[in-house]
Order: sequence, then C-alpha cells, then structure tokens
Amino acid sequence: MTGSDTVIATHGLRKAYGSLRAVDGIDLDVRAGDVYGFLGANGSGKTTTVRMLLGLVLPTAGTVEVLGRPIPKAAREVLPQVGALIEHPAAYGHLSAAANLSLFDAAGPGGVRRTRRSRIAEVLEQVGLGGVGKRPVRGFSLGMRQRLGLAGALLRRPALLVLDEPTNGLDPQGIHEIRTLLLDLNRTGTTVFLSSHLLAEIEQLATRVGVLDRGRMVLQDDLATLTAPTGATVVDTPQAERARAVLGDRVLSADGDRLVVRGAEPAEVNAVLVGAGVPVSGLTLQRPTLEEVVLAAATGSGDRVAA
Ligand SMILES: Nc1ncnc2c1ncn2[C@@H]1O[C@H](COP(=O)(O)OP(=O)(O)OP(=O)(O)O)[C@@H](O)[C@H]1O
Repeated sequence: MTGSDTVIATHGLRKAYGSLRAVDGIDLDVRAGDVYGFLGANGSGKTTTVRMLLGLVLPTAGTVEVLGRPIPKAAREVLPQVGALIEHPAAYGHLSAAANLSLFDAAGPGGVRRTRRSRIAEVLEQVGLGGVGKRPVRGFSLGMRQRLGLAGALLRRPALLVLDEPTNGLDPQGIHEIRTLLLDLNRTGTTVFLSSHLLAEIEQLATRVGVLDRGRMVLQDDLATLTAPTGATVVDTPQAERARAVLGDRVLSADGDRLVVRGAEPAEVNAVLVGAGVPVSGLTLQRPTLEEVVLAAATGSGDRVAA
C-alpha cells in the first residue's frame, strides 16, 4: 500500500528492449511537496522511466501509480493533473508561442476554453517568454523552445510536474531562471519530479534524490539524510603539524592545511586547539557531497550497449 501523500509510486517497474533491461525493477517513491531529483548517466533509463510514468511506454513488468491511480489504466483522469516535458518539445514553427500553447491546450483533456487566454498569458510570463509570445517559434533558440515546452506543462496548473532534463540547451542565465521558477512552483504546492544527468543541478534543487545506474535504483532518500553530518569536524589551520600532535589519534585524515578530526562539535575541537596555542582558521562539520554519496553507490558507468 502507498501512503496518502504518495504522488508517484512504482513497484518492480521494468522495461526490456530485447535482451537489454533499460529499466530493471525500480521502486520509485515520490511524495507530495518533493522536488524529486532523478539522477543517472546518459542511457541509465531515465527517459524510459518518465515515459512509463506518463503511460507513453508500457512496462514489461511492475506497476505505476501517479496521484494514487494506476497508469496506464487511469491515464485519462490522471494526466490532466500532470504537467510533462519530455526531451525536445515539438512546436509549429510558423505559429507564435501563444498560438502553439492554444492548440496544445485545446488538444488535450481538461483545457477549459474560457480561461485559456489568461492561462497562456500567465505561463508565458512565468517562463520568461512574456515579451515574445506573439513571435513565430521558428526564430526561437533551443532554450526558448525548452521554456515554451515548460509553459505547456504549466498550462493546466498541475499538481505534479514531470520534467525530463528541463535545462537541456539552456544557458546559465536560463538555467538559473528555470531553477527559480521550479522552486517557486514547489513552494506553492506543486510536486516536481525532474530527471537530470547533472549532479550539481539536482543538489541545488532536490529535496529527495533517486539514483539510477544501468536501469537499477542504487539510492533513494532525502537529500538532507544523504548529506547528513558524518560525525567528524573539518579543521583548517596554518599549523597542521602541531594540530596533529595535539589531537593525536582523533585525526582521521590530513591534507595540507586541512585536517578531518573525530568529533561532531566544532567548538570543542576549537577549544582543544586554541587551548594548546594552535591557531584555527576554519571549522565546519564534515558532510559528504551528493557526488561522493552517488559515487559510493553507483558503478560510475556511463552508456551501455545491449548484451
Ligand atoms: N525504443 C527503444 N528501443 C531499444 N532500446 C531503447 C529504446 N529506448 C531506449 N532504449 C535503450 O534503453 C536504455 C535507456 O535509455 P533511456 O533513454 O531511458 O536513458 P536515459 O537515462 O534517459 O538517457 P539519456 O539521458 O541519454 O536520454 C539505453 O541503452 C537506450 O539505448
């Protein structure tokens, strides 16, 4: 059974293409209010998973529930509440951004005509295309097209956003704007599921992280838990040798002016060193980075080929 705050749940989800298990028995657990970062190298199975969540690809085995309903069985009721952006969104080049959104809204279920115009204006503004909404999409950069895709995903004011590599093709300014937008949406109650091969992007955005490695989930937990303090303190001192002598076997490792010392109370470590006349220039609780956690869990392999 899944809890009432579960937004996406998969059990033993698998997709095989011939002998290749593109997705190999994964149990996704995404909860209301999460920004869930779905991390994996190119070819690890992220897009295939996203497509199964949206009923676009049928699983070989396992189940998918989105907003408490089975997919693909209840797709018609569920999908109007889900905004999705997969790979490069298609658009008619000769039409404006607003006209594209209007067609898109009219084509799918749940796009109320009465509010269409105001919803289109609102989402164009949200994604930073307010000023160019009337221009033909033909002249749009890749980043602008990506934002237009995101505007389409937001049109129905969805409870859940499912985004596959949403910052693909965006410049640093565009990435920053999308990140801010996603955090704003999340703050006002939208659950966000986003796939990425960029560790830094997930680390900056996600509250919860799942890591896919060659079709398998090797890690799934809250970011805060994954990067919780290790119980050691990092000390910077210009007199590392003296500090080592004072702290003895409490020193777990040393690198130049930096020591890692057993004990999770920086003030206590500081008192010991300063009491012994050793100057201290920096003190922090040691936390693993997401990169360290992921590298420890995954094999580090990239693309693979069918066996
Ligand atoms: N329709 C298909 N037919 C055969 N193999 C496929 C098909 N779709 C995906 N694959 C294979 O399944 C594996 C997972 O692909 P998928 O696109 O899901 O990975 P990904 O993590 O999204 O990678 P990327 O970031 O490069 O899109 C890859 O090895 C891919 O070649």
